[in-house]
Amino acid sequence: MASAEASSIAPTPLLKDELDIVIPTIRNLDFLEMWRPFFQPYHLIIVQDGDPSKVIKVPEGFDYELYNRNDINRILGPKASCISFKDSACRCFGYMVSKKKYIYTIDDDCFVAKDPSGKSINALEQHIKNLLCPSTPHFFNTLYDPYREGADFVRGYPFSLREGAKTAVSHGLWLNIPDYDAPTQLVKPRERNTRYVDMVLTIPKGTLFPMCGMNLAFDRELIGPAMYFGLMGDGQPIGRYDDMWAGWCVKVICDHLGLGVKTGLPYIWHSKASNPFVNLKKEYKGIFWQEEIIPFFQSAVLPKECTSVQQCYLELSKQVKEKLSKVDPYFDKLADAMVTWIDAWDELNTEGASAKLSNGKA
Ligand SMILES: O=c1ccn([C@@H]2O[C@H](COP(=O)(O)OP(=O)(O)O[C@H]3O[C@@H](CO)[C@H](O)[C@H]3O)[C@@H](O)[C@H]2O)c(=O)[nH]1
Ligand SMILES: [Mn+2]
Repeated sequence: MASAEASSIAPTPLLKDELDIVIPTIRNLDFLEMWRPFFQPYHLIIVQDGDPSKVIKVPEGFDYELYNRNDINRILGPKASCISFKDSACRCFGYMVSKKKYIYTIDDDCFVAKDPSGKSINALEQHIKNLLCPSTPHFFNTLYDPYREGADFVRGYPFSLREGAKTAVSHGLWLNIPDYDAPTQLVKPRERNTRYVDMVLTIPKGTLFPMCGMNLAFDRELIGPAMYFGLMGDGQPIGRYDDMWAGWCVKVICDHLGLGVKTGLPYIWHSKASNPFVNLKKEYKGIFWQEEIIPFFQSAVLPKECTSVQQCYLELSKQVKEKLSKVDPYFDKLADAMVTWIDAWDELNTEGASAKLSNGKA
């Protein structure tokens, strides 16, 4: 009896009480129906962007907290100035208010994809596996992920490095609508990503990458304070560089602290192509600024005295102010916002800070 009973008890989902799912939305949350089998056991943090008087309906049966702009302003006061408005960058407020060790963030136009065998992909489960398993940023393994079933370290891989590094970030990909910039979208409006590559790769130390916030998970305790998605959207000269900015800061800090960043599986199905002309307007300045931003991050050096993410991040903000303000006064403002972000993060994440977090929970 016991064995039959035991087999009928569903296994507890991995990290059920240690992971929050953060969703930025200016639309609706109907997409959650498709994710219900995978997401329902987890707590959701919904960051409602745009008009706070609009009522966002959360499908029945989900455990959630919801924050709109009024909540953000009430909770952060003047520090709310660092949280973008009318841009998906607002999602980082969800990272700040979470109390969990792990975060998964997904856009509301991303759906469950199928692998080549036709099986639905539990993207969350794959991200958790990626995060719980070490990375190999210090020496490239030519059989890719050595910790994966059926693979290992190849000959010549130093045994002293086989323990790997802690994984801070798991960057997932997208079938159907790829995360192209506006110029690429304009010249290839019908291009769809149909390629499912069965791989998880650690991004080598010293290499930057374009981090997309659409299907992203990270260890909040290892790297959370660096996951600031910048000043974007309303009132800002740039948009759609929120996740990119965060990814460049995160990678420099992960390299400095010896943490790993992985990209590859899992895939989600990205359904909506945002308007390329609107995107071009948002991205326009970023497309030429990044030719100066990338060399800045490639040459950024953090002092060995910087041993915490906050210290690294504040040092980076100082260097942004010193070296990028000449590109545009925006970076002076962004550097200040980076400091405000850390102040707000530390204020909300010290003992007894949760009192301020009464929210729109159902
Ligand atoms: O003003 C806004 C616009 C959107 N959102 C929410 O953010 C995500 C992404 O929105 P959308 O799918 O319209 O945009 P994409 O171009 O596909 O997004 C990708 O580009 C990056 C732009 O920064 C973004 O990180 C990628 O995901 C949805 O959930 C919208 O509801 C918003 O909150 N406010
Ligand atoms: Mn989208």
